[in-house]
Amino acid sequence: MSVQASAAQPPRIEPPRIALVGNPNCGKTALFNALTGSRQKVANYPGVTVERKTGHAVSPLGRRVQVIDLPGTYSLRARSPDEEVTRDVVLGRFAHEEGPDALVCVADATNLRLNLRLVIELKRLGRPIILALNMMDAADKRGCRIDVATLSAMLGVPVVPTVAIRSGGVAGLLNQIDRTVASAFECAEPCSWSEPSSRDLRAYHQEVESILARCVTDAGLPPLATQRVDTILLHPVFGLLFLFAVLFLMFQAVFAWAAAPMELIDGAIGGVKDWVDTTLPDGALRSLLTDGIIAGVGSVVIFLPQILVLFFFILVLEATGYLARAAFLLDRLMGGVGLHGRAFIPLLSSFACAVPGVMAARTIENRADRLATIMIAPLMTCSARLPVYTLLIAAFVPDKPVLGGMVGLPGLVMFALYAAGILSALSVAFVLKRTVFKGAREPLLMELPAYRLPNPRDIALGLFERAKVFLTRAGTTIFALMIVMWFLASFPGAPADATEPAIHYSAAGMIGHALEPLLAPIGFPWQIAVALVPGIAAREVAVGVLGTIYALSGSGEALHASLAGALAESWSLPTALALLAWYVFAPQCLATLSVVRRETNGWFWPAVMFAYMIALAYGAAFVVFRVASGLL
Ligand SMILES: Nc1nc2c(ncn2[C@@H]2O[C@H](COP(=O)(O)OP(=O)(O)OP(=O)(O)O)[C@@H](O)[C@H]2O)c(=O)[nH]1
Ligand SMILES: [Mg+2]
Repeated sequence: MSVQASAAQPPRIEPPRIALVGNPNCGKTALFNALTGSRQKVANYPGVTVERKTGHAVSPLGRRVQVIDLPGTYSLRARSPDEEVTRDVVLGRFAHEEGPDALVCVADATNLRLNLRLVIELKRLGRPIILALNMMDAADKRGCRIDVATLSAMLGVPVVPTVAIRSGGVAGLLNQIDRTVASAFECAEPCSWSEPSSRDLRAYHQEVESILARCVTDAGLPPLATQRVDTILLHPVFGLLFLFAVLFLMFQAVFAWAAAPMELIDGAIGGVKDWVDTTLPDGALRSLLTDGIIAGVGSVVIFLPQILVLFFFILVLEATGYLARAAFLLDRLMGGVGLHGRAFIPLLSSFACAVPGVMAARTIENRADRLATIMIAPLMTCSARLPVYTLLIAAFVPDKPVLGGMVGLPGLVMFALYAAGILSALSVAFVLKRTVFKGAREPLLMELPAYRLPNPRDIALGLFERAKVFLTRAGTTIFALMIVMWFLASFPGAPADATEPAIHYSAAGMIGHALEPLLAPIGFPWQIAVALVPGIAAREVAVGVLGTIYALSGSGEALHASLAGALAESWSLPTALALLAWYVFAPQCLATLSVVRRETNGWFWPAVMFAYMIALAYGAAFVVFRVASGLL
């Protein structure tokens, strides 16, 4: 290109773009957050980031730079959908997007061998590269010495040590970004890339070995403490016992730790309700506020402490590095039903919510294995089912100690409900892998992360984000649905010669009565029928609707304790058990269906999912209702 031609080009307005590329779990997202002030999810296992995320950083010279965070990969020879995202962004093949102007290769300084191989592969692209040697704190602690100047000279790229999790730990990288982007625009042609041959790979390997020999003393064995802990935690017997103990403790804590704050919230909501009751005159507005909004939204908000306790456990497990080990421990079990070992993390994420769980399945290479994982992810008990479970347990399960006083009966029932979800997921996988998704099972290959102490700030931020999501949902979707439900449940009003509560004659009552024959075989009264329909939008809405319905039916205060009381009075035990069985399989929410549509590129699989889950829910509720009615 001649000098004149380039001078004639209009100056580029948009900021330079740099992409963070590196092996899984080397700290790319932690760096991204440090550079851009974002709060993307950071956790100590491979495959946390499965999408491309962007943010902006401002360099020390005041230059605005767009930063792109990417899923981890070992090579551009992408094998799984998350790796394809990285390949496409780096090569400028991502829809409507040019390739980045420069690459920041992020490498875990304690584990350079695999990381450097990717750097050498990326160098072939001809794009400006900076190598960020991240986790330098951990490398120092392990006594691993890296000669940064020689490394930079041998690779022919600038190398900067970073500690993404320490304040000021990315200052050197920002300075280098300034220097690199100043010259980066000159080579913005599309990259040419072809898959490295096995000969290329051998050459890369040799190059890495000679670099390591010259630049690194102690290429880094896993630290001794990690090895010692792993002899117990990865033990086929003790390891499994430990895993079950952790899960058991988690369910017990969801009840025990959350009890006091739940009472506080209950009291506060009751106080607001009393205030409205005494301040406003009796009438439609007061009913809308107390029976519709306060009873409806309040009966959902009260579960915030339980959700936070559950997330506390998940966040701590994710941060320590234990999750990847649990995946290894359960690999045999998962293999037994034909599931890929990599399905463990998506399934575990689904305990929080099926949406990130379904997305995490992107790390599975094989399409059949990925689809099988996606199809069973919503069977894992997501946190939106907690309110339903807890409400019914509070209403029907006495709080008495069992197993010699070690645990409470409610905690045990909760554990059993979660176990039922897991067992049904495994059974469905077993059937799917022998019918629709046949195929050989691939072995689980996953690097085990080093154990790390959870960073209290990360855990606090994670909980804060969770609380925000939960309360926003309560304040928007659930709030709006409750207003609609209140209108449906209040109008038309009761006729003059009414013998039943007014709600019986309302639109909601009519809908409920219309659906009643369909649900009578499984023991559901019309009130449940009314709650199940909006419950598809978001499962916990069903609890809110029951709150409103029973408040309008005039059976008391309708806050948590009294809603449970109202249910205990109006429903038989077989009905309650059938509803619990229904919710183990409950048709998944709209958010899950739409993410499955996106991940599978069509409506076919979400339709199959909806149909099979509703059939299972109906079947399970039917069996439970009949058996319980016969026995009790
Ligand atoms: N000690 C130490 N830990 C770090 C550093 N950077 C990141 N970590 C930790 O390393 C783990 C992985 O960090 P992430 O940022 O999620 O890694 P990632 O490369 O984005 O991982 P994927 O998205 O799974 O590819 C987390 O537990 C971080 O807290 C660092 O500089 N020092
Ligand atoms: Mg990440």
